[in-house]
Amino acid sequence: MTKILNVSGVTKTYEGGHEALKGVDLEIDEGEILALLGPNGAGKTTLISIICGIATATSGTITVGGFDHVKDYRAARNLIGLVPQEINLEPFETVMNTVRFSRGLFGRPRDDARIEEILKLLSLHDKKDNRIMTLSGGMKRRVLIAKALCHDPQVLFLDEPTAGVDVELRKDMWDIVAKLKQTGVTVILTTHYIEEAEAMADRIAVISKGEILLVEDKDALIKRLGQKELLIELDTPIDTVPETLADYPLTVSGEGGLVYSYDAQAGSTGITGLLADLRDAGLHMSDLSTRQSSLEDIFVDLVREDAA
Ligand SMILES: Nc1ncnc2c1ncn2[C@@H]1O[C@H](COP(=O)(O)OP(=O)(O)OP(=O)(O)O)[C@@H](O)[C@H]1O
Repeated sequence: MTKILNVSGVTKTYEGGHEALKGVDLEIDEGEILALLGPNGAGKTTLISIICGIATATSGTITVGGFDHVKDYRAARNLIGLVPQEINLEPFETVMNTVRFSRGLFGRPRDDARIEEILKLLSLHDKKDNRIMTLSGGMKRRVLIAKALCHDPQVLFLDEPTAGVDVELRKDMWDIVAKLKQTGVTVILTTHYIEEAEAMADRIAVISKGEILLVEDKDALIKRLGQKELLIELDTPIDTVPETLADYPLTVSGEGGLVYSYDAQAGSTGITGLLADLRDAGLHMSDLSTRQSSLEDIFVDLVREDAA
């Protein structure tokens, strides 16, 4: 698949010495949706700002659609749309004028028909003559997206698209991103909502303290999500797994019970056989419970390990 964006060895040290990015490598396929997931201060906004030419990298290279983002700045920047975190709109201006102005800033000729198409895609068309100040928070966010799309970029960056918005608006945003994908736009969104990454992304990149810890296909992560543990408490605690149960993926828990790991999505979990073999081994259960590792657990573990 064609790579629309290549980030290679990008570092950023702010004045004062803070190393916000420590050698980031990232390749983005054309048409995919990548969620850049990371805790506060991980470097998400810094990375996006550098790719979009708002901040400069200390070292490293970036190409957008094959254009170097420094040497061929204009060509690279033309391929990018950025939806910032903050709502920075002129309250007295109409929706149409706001978007028209942004298109002009990219040196694109006036094309109201194209803008109207974008407004329709974002369910904003009936508001085109409304002043910004009359719009709800969710509509203002959509205007920001319209502004970012008005020069027909191939890559759209959404920086924390749903920070501080309610659940309904968040779902709205997810629908919009799905629609954008259908139009062939590559979307890179930053978020610290794990469920958001889960809902929207094809791939998930986890960033912490300026380093990419993982870039993985979402479905592969969901498979990991399928890993479950069965916790078996025993009447009489044990120290080691009995020989007769050695073929099962079992460990002894801190309380002297057993922990059985299995794939919840597999056709057969093996639990029925295990329970029969436990009885044959003379072990008596006092309680059973299950635990599922979530994407959140994976994320928290990754970030914790990184902090260690
Ligand atoms: N202009 C600046 N000067 C010095 N340090 C900065 C500057 N901008 C950001 N930083 C620091 O760089 C680190 C990364 O910040 P960044 O805003 O990229 O993180 P983030 O992942 O986007 O976090 P958030 O989710 O809070 O927006 C933080 O420690 C931040 O304090």
